[in-house]
Amino acid sequence: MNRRVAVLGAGSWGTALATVLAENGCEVTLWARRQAVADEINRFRTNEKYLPGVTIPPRIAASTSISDAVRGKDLVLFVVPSHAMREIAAIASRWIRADALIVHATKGFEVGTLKRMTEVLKEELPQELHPNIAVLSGPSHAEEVIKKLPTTVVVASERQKTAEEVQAIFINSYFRVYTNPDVIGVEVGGALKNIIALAAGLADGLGFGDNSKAALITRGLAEIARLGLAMGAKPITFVGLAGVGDLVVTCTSRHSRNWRAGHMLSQGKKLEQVLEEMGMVVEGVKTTRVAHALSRHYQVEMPLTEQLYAVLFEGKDPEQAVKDLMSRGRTGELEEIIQDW
Ligand SMILES: NC(=O)C1=CN([C@@H]2O[C@H](COP(=O)(O)OP(=O)(O)OC[C@H]3O[C@@H](n4cnc5c(N)ncnc54)[C@H](O)[C@@H]3O)[C@@H](O)[C@H]2O)C=CC1
Ligand SMILES: O=C(CO)COP(=O)(O)O
Repeated sequence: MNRRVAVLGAGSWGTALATVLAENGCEVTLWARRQAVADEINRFRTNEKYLPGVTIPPRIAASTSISDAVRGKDLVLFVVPSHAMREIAAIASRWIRADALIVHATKGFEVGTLKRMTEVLKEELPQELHPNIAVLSGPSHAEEVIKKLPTTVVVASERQKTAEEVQAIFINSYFRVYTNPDVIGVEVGGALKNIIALAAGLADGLGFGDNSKAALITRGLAEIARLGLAMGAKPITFVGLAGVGDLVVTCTSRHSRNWRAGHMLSQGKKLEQVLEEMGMVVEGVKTTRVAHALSRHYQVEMPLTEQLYAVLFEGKDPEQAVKDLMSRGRTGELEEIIQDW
């Protein structure tokens, strides 16, 4: 195919997606924030901090220059943490080709503005690029994608042609890409599942069982869908890869940073210590803040988010949070959706 691609963000996910693209025949420039990471990739073909034990293909060249990375490229993929998206998009915007495809694979919202990542991208990129924007999401741990273990993801864009073009560039025999028109649903599902994954790690660490895990996943999905609906998402998206799919993988996988962070919290460690020890992005912490604010803004009940917020930021005992969740007033399971009873 021989497309020229820029991948902005040389963490685990950026490196894994750059590898998929390189194996699909793309010439990839991988932007790393730190010179040492770029040098390691170019000299030794490794990225030990973020994706240990992996050999990075020769078609990937690392650079610390955003302008060199994006200039003239057919596709620009943003895989920076959510807190860095606006800054990196603003810089990249000066050099991105006017007809380039723009994809992001970041799972989070912007703290403060409560905006989704495509909203941030639209604010930072010129109008003519807006129809070319897409989000790639779904159950996909970098550690498994890099081993070519069968993985399914979804790409959503407001314009069908954009989603299909992105699908064609990323899809291969182990990385199956589906299209979806619901950008809001895909972004909300991808971001909010991290809150539930943190709670699942906490629950597992505290010795709660499989019933509790299933309850977290299912009731987590209910509150994700409730907020998503209020924000304009299509409900059916949440039974797809960006909803159920990603919830299942992050709540059950030891690869999940969010699950691991929750598990460490269950051992009595303080949040700051957990984040320090992780040394990698744990999007669920900031997303809990944002979702807590969004639930108030849209007046949507989000009991799991509410309790996790209290545990993370108000020092609430997690065992008490579980007791409070279980002793809430009686409600119907799907009363917002099934109304004709
Ligand atoms: N790791 C995975 O398997 C998956 C991750 N994601 C999402 O991808 C995004 C990136 O995550 P990972 O690659 O896992 O993170 P990571 O922790 O492996 O790497 C983070 C990268 O972001 C860079 N970075 C940190 N702060 C920055 C800043 N202020 N400006 C620019 N760059 C900065 C770091 O240098 C590093 O290269 C997150 O939103 C995550 O939720 C999505 C799907 C899978
Ligand atoms: O989104 C992911 C897998 O789909 C990665 O999850 P973590 O950020 O919890 O590792």
